[in-house]
Amino acid sequence: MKFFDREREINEILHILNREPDDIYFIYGPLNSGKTALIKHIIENKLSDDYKVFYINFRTYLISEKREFIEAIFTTKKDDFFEKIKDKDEVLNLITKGVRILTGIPIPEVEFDKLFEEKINDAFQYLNSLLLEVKKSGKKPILIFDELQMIKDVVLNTENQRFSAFPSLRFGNGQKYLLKELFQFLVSLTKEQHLCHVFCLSSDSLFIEYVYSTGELEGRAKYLLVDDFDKETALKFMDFLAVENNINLTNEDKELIYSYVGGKPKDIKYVVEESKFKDLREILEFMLKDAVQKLDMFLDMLNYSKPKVDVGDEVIEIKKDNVIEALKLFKDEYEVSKKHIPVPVYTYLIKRNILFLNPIEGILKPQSYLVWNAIKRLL
Ligand SMILES: Nc1ncnc2c1ncn2[C@@H]1O[C@H](COP(=O)(O)OP(=O)(O)OP(=O)(O)O)[C@@H](O)[C@H]1O
Repeated sequence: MKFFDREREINEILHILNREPDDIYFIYGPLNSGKTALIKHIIENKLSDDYKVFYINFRTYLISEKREFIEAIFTTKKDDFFEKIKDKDEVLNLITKGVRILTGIPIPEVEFDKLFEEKINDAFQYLNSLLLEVKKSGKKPILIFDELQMIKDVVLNTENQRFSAFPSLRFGNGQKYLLKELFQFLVSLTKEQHLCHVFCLSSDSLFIEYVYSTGELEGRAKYLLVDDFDKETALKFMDFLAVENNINLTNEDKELIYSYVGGKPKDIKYVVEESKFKDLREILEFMLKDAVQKLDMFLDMLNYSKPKVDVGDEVIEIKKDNVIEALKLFKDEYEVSKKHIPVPVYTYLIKRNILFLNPIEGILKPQSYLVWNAIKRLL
């Protein structure tokens, strides 16, 4: 995949990497806006060998307990195969020499097995000492967690037990959330030891809202939005893809594409690539019909199901009328202040991937232009 633009975001992240680590950075944005593509582009193409990157993507794992978290973090892969590591020398070799990007934290096999019995802090302690070794070797470590929200419900000392306490992540009966322990560790890596750059990526805006409003990260975390492209950039992206795919797009074509899918990179790419073989208007109408059908089905289901949402300490039932009332606000506006929609209703619409919340601005918008167009057609 050839990467397009994002100059401002790239410069900002490179600027952060040039400074001493001090904050945890949360990279957030709507679904498929290009967060992973951006961070991968930077670590693969924009960094010198002075950096050592540990990139961990939780998306590929189903994490419901500590054991799975440890597996996700400490499993290193080479050419897509799981790698077995013999001893400490091999680990040292990997982290001080070897490739710039590791997709996991290397650990000798025997020590890996021990981690399952030990406390989670021992795993963090191991990671800490490994990062110190990286720094000692003259390299700057970077830790990246992609789709971090995947661990939000994991409870530490009561294995196999899951709670739907999110977004409040309440403590009770001596339970400890893995996420809280991880945050403490990440604060120590950044604010306290200035040892390692930390980036956490997520498209779950309720998760980002939780992180943003939780006291323990106050003054210790910063937020970078990777949004869908604005109109001018989206049109340029279409030109870029047209060249890549060796096709011709007129200004009218580009305007038409934008009117259906807006600035969502994934959708634009799909449309341009498909237009090599199919009629442009047909592709776009098909995509919109699909979005309309999904929204229609979702609304129909509300006649039968009685969805409930956890808000603070209360469980609230969501009513179809309130959902429709909320969605109708988007008929004339792409963005609406979250103040205009009751918290349980917008929470539910975000969970169902219909709305996206920018918690820093307090703004709600449809997850995509397609969803927006579907709202306008249906309601
Ligand atoms: N700057 C870009 N240049 C070229 N293609 C891009 C760019 N940004 C995104 N894309 C395309 O859009 C697709 C979706 O991007 P990506 O998976 O990075 O989104 P994301 O925001 O990480 O998604 P998720 O919401 O699932 O976390 C990519 O696979 C790529 O094809």
